[in-house]
Amino acid sequence: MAAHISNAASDATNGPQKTFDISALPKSNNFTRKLPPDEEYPTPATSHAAERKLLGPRLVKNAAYTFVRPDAMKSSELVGVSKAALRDLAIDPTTIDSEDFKRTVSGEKIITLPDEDGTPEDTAVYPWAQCYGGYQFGQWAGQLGDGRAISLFETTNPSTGERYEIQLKGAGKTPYSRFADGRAVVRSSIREFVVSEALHALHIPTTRALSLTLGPEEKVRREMMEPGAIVARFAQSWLRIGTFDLARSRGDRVLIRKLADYVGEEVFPGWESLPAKPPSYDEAAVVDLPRGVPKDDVQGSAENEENRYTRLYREIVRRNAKMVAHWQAYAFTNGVLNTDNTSIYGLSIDFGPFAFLDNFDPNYTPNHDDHMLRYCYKNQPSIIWWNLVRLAEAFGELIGAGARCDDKKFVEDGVEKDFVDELVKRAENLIEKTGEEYRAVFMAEYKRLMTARLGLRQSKQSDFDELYSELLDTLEAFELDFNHTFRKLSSINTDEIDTDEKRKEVAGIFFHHEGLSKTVGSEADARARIAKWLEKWRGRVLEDWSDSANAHEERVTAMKSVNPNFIPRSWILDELIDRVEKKGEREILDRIMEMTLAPFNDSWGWDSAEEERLCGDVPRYQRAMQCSCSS
Ligand SMILES: Nc1ncnc2c1ncn2[C@@H]1O[C@H](COP(=O)(O)OP(=O)(O)OP(=O)(O)O)[C@@H](O)[C@H]1O
Repeated sequence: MAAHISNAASDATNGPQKTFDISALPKSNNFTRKLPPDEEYPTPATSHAAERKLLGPRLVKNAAYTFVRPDAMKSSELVGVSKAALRDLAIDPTTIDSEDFKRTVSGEKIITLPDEDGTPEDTAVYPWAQCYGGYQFGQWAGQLGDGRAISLFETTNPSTGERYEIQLKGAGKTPYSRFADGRAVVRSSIREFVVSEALHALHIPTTRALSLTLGPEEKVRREMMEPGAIVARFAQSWLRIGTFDLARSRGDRVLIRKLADYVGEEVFPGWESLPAKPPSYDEAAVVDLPRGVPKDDVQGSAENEENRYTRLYREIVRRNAKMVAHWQAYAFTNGVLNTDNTSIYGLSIDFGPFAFLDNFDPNYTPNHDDHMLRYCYKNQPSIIWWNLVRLAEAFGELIGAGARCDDKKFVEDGVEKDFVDELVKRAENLIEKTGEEYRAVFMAEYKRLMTARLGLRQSKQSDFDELYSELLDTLEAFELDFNHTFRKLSSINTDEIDTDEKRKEVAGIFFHHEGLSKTVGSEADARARIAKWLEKWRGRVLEDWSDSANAHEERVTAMKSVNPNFIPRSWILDELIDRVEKKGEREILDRIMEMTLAPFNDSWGWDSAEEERLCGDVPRYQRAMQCSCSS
């Protein structure tokens, strides 16, 4: 069957670019070449020969990865490809029905076998699984690692210069599988395929998904036997905070430094790309920091002395602050924010029991097993910071070393006794300051996004309480839908809400189709409160757009470009899974992906009744769903 390919456009790299067959993509192997391999099987050749033996659970020390090839499924069917992903990777869309493409994304074919074609080790591209650990629900969980994900190769899109690591999830066992099977089931794979591309289309930093391949003959044991699936996914980096946690838990300062150097030199575009020391920690001061500080420069003095590792840590922190600000502004909940699910590059990563909020409820978690609500919506910014403090513990010695970070003695022998107090004091001080920076970057980004979502052009100090907080409190109090509210607000004409009566009338558009729930108060109260809020909002819109001749049209266009019409909510994903997995439908996946990749459209030229249903009110008993993810 021909693979379905979405026709929707994405914002990424529009215009003509050179494209390739997947096997002809320009490839590199920086990760495996520059980081230490599993000492027991240090080359592709040794690992390939020993492949079966290395699969049992074991501890892998002083290493960032193990060479291991995917284990293909018994049979496979390519059912989905993201066109936005093809473009970003520079893969020729006309080649996706080729055996070459299908066999590569299903793990049947690996692109270079050094022991078969004689490629020298230093240029060999051979698949690998990463070694990492993690704090799970606040507890140290020890070594985890890619138990079912195998990276194939790195590729750089020649038009954008962006380098990605392509990886298969569900592609069989690795030395990190512990006692599990290395497989992924269809339902979790559909969810990851769709949401990765959804977040990207919403401009939320995320790992991506290229394709979805089903393995109908696979028998994967979960609560029941289920078929398997493989998602081909890609990211600028798959390194996680857990990668550093594991090295730190073993006191492996050599590996921590190698990993940090790799991130500074390879993951980010060089040490000079990192942010200079902020002049202060006000929101305005931290937003656009100069870059270009030479690698060995140290800024500040005494306990404020910032070396390149401090700048590196701050860059990781800043990226994560921006990412979580996007989650809060679009009401996305990850559901399992362990440190092995927190990205060094600041990407949304690991899609288990995630969800977009339906009604606004700050305590909502999509994770059925998270009884303490550790990872609920409102806790996400503080949990990401908690995770970043774990990273700070791994980075502490490098941060605290200040100008002495390259001293031979420090590098080779560790911290000398008479330097300990100074180092600790400096590290503690800089980490605390970075906490302030995290908060300021988060707030500035959140305000930027909310300002745009509300159709305003400038953020005013008073907007936070009067517009954002009051809106969120109102949505929570009357159990109203978060994302629908913004889309509906987009089209309101300020001329049509110029009296209290009219505002009360319009307020009804924010209610669910069945009206208000009996427990939340009277309809009159709800209309009065929303009307009051609309009055303030109208005032701010008029203020911000006063110099525009076509204020209404321009504002509607601006608001619709940031307030999605379509979001793959839990009920939609459940229906999609049922139709693809149980009913054997295929076209629906393509349709949903078209909507996913162009979420701000008014329509997609499909069946208008279906589009309306999928963009409309969430069916009453399918709101705020939860999963417990055996995936
Ligand atoms: N079926 C499985 N087989 C082998 N290892 C697994 C399996 N399921 C989970 N793991 C491993 O357990 C750990 C935690 O799992 P989690 O569900 O958070 O990650 P994941 O979804 O498998 O991976 P990723 O974070 O790469 O998306 C990871 O190390 C993961 O590789």
